[in-house]
This record gives sequence, C-alpha cells and structure tokens, in this order.
Amino acid sequence: MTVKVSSKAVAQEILDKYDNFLFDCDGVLWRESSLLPKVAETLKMLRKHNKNLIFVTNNATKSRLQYSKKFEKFGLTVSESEVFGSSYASAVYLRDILKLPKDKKVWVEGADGLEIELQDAGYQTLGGTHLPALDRPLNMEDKTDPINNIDPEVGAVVVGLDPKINYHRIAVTMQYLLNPNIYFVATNPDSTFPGKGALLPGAGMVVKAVETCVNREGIICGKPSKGMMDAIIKSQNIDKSRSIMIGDRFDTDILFGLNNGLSTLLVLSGIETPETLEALDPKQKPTYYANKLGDLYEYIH
Ligand SMILES: O=C(O)[C@H](O)[C@H](O)COP(=O)(O)O
Ligand SMILES: [Mg+2]
Repeated sequence: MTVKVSSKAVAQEILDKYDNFLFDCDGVLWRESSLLPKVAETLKMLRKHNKNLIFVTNNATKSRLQYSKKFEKFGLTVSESEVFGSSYASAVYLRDILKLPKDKKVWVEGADGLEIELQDAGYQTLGGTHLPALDRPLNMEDKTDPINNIDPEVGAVVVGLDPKINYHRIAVTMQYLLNPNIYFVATNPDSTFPGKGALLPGAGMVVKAVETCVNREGIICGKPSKGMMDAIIKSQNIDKSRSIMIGDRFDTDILFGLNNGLSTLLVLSGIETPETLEALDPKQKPTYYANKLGDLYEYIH
C-alpha cells in the first residue's frame, strides 16, 4: 500500500528511517531551468540532519561537473562526486565492464555532457558536437561526407539524448553499428521528459531510432539498470535498507529503486499523475508518494 506524504508524521517517519536519499533530477528537483517549490529548503533540511544526498539522473546532456554548476546556479552546493548521470554510468560501463581498450575511439550520438564523461574516462570521441558537417542535411553527392569516411578505430557507439538529432547524424551512427563488433551503448530509455511546461521527446526516442535502423538493442546504462547502482555503490558505501530513491517516473526511477532493494518515493511533479499511480500494478507501486519533493519540508516545518 503506497503511503501519501500528507502529514508531519509521515514526513518525520521518512526523515528518521533513511540515511541515504537518492534523487532523480528532471521532474523532481526542477523542470529544466526552474527549481520546483521548496526543493532548496528540503535539501538544506536533509543536509542539516546529516543525510547522504546522491543525485541520480538519466539526463545524459550534462557531465557531473556541469550538473554541479547547475546546482550552484540555484544556490545549492552539490559536489561532482554526489552526482551520477547516465553519461557517467555509460563511460564507467565502457571502461570497467566492457573494458574497451583506450586506443579505441567512441562515436557519440548525443550532447556535450556525454562527450565530456567519455573523454574523462580516457576515450577519444568522434561525432557528437564536434562535427559541424552533421548539422547540415545529408548530401548524396558529397564524397567527403562522414558516411564515406568511417573511422576504423571506432570500437563503440554511445547514444543519448541529442537535442540536435537529425537524419544525417542517425545515418552516420548507423554505419558504425551495422558492424556487430562495435559495442552499442545507450545512456537511458526515457521516452519523454518534462520541459517547457510540456512533455518533450526523451533519450529513448534517439535510442529507438538507431535501434530500428540497425536492428540491434543498445545496452542501457542509466536507470533502471543495475550498472547505475553498481557505480553508486562502488563510490558510496550505502546501506540499501536505509536508502530511499525519489523519482517522477515509474519505469526508470521507481523500478530502479525496486530492482535494487531501496524504498521509493514517487513525486507527482514530473511525468506520473494520480491516474497513472492508481492504474499501476500493485507490485510496482512505490513505498510513498507526494505531490512534490518540497512536501517533505513543508509538513515538517
Ligand atoms: O530524456 C531523457 O534523457 C530523460 O528523460 C531525462 O533527461 C530524465 O532525466 P531524470 O528525470 O532522470 O533526471
Ligand atoms: Mg525525472
């Protein structure tokens, strides 16, 4: 039975029961560049109670450092080591699990945050934001096109949310992934994300576009994958029984918590609604739910 955060008693219970608070970002802390109500107060309250805060986002457009700077703009002090993005999880997966040799290059279909994390992990990246030719429509006559100049040293392709997605980019990405010996890594499966007061296409749209034309599935590294939790546990020795995952989407955040033995708190300030919560399979339901994260603060103060 999912308990609603609608009283001081429930809010205090959460404060007392958990030491580690794992936060999704889009739809929980903010909607794009606007912080959601009482988020800053809630995070400050948790820090005052010596809670361990970990920020776990599937948004692969920023690196951990870029997220740390985004928090700073909101007046919040969050260190790079407290942030786990799907761009970082993908770079760690390539380096530590697939053990891609460092002399292999990585073709990026994604944004600069993904390139930065891959470069920080020791890889040379191609494509991404560094090939202006990809911003131009595919010219069938142009023999200098990247499609006709595939780099034989590419050993992996990583696909994530790319606000500059176009036919040309997908066409070049496809050439690499038609080779079964090249790894196909996908940052996250999210179909949508909340932005501009609406729902916008998520990374899942880019991943599915590539999967469709190469008839292969990418290895998902973000939530709800186990790899993301492994990266967090490796870096922060957390007791799962004293940990809670706070998110706005069932099939990534809440599933990530359920799959890894954490308690879960769904907030209705992002993707999910009271209707989708009502309709959810009881076995998939979160431990708690709230209208917004700031309710934790408001019910206690
Ligand atoms: O589309 C995406 O890439 C994700 O939906 C989006 O960025 C989600 O980020 P999160 O809610 O995990 O912070
Ligand atoms: Mg979210």
